[in-house]
Amino acid sequence: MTHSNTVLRVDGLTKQFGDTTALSDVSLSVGTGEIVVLLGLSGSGKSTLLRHINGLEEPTAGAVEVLGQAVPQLSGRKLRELRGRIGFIFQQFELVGPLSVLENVLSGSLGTLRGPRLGLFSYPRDYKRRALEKLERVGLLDRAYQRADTLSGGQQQRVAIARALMQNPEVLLADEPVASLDPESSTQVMSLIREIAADDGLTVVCSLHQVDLAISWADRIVGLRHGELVLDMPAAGLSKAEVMEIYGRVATSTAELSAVENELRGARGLDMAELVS
Ligand SMILES: Nc1ncnc2c1ncn2[C@@H]1O[C@H](COP(=O)(O)OP(=O)(O)OP(=O)(O)O)[C@@H](O)[C@H]1O
Repeated sequence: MTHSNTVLRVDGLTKQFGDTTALSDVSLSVGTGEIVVLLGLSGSGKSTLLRHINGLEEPTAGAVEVLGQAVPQLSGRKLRELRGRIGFIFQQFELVGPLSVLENVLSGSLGTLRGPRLGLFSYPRDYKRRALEKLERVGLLDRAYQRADTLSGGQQQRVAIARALMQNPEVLLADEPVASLDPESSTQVMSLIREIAADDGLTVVCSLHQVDLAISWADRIVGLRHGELVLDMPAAGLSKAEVMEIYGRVATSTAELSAVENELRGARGLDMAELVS
């Protein structure tokens, strides 16, 4: 699918790590403001795809274009500038635990400031004001001066979101942002990302492995399996059974089938045998 307002385009992307094919001929185009979930079992290539989008990996073959720029061709200042327009949220939050929440948020602006910063006093006043605004936006203004590692997992992820927002990103990438959180915090964090994306017109590409969450949250679901794109559909109207049917059809190993089966168990009580027969 190509959009007139394409923000990112991946064409024939292949990534080989030694003998492992992490991505195989993946093509994808995402338009402004789209909320896309990369869905796939562990090892399907989700992180590798996200890492190509902000230039952390070099393709073995194929093209990656983000905000009109060919990412693999960029280096130095031009790559840093592009990364400044792309926020990244990680599964493990990646905060500096002993530092205050506010300093962690401020560190999101380091790309636009010269020289290292040590302590709150080293940041310009307007940066601090903006960081406090971002914290208010994620509902954690009252935690600004607390050590980051004293917060709950869900709160830490909200701090990481505020830190990403300091860049005023146009694209937000999130790699399994709720994989370490309990269901209630997961819902809060995912709702917050959607709300912010809608307010700011952000384009979001987020990897998840939970099918239910992906369907209820995304505009569009892109399914990866063993590095291959096996599904690319609007999330509206898509049922878990349909998604799992696609995975079931392509699942080859017993381990993979049982991972698919585990996903299904509990949610709708579906029987895997029904899906793959
Ligand atoms: N730096 C690397 N060196 C070697 N192999 C790698 C490297 N990065 C990823 N891989 C391999 O590429 C494949 C895809 O990994 P990737 O991390 O992209 O999957 P994923 O879908 O994000 O999985 P998970 O949800 O477990 O993080 C896996 O087989 C993985 O072991």
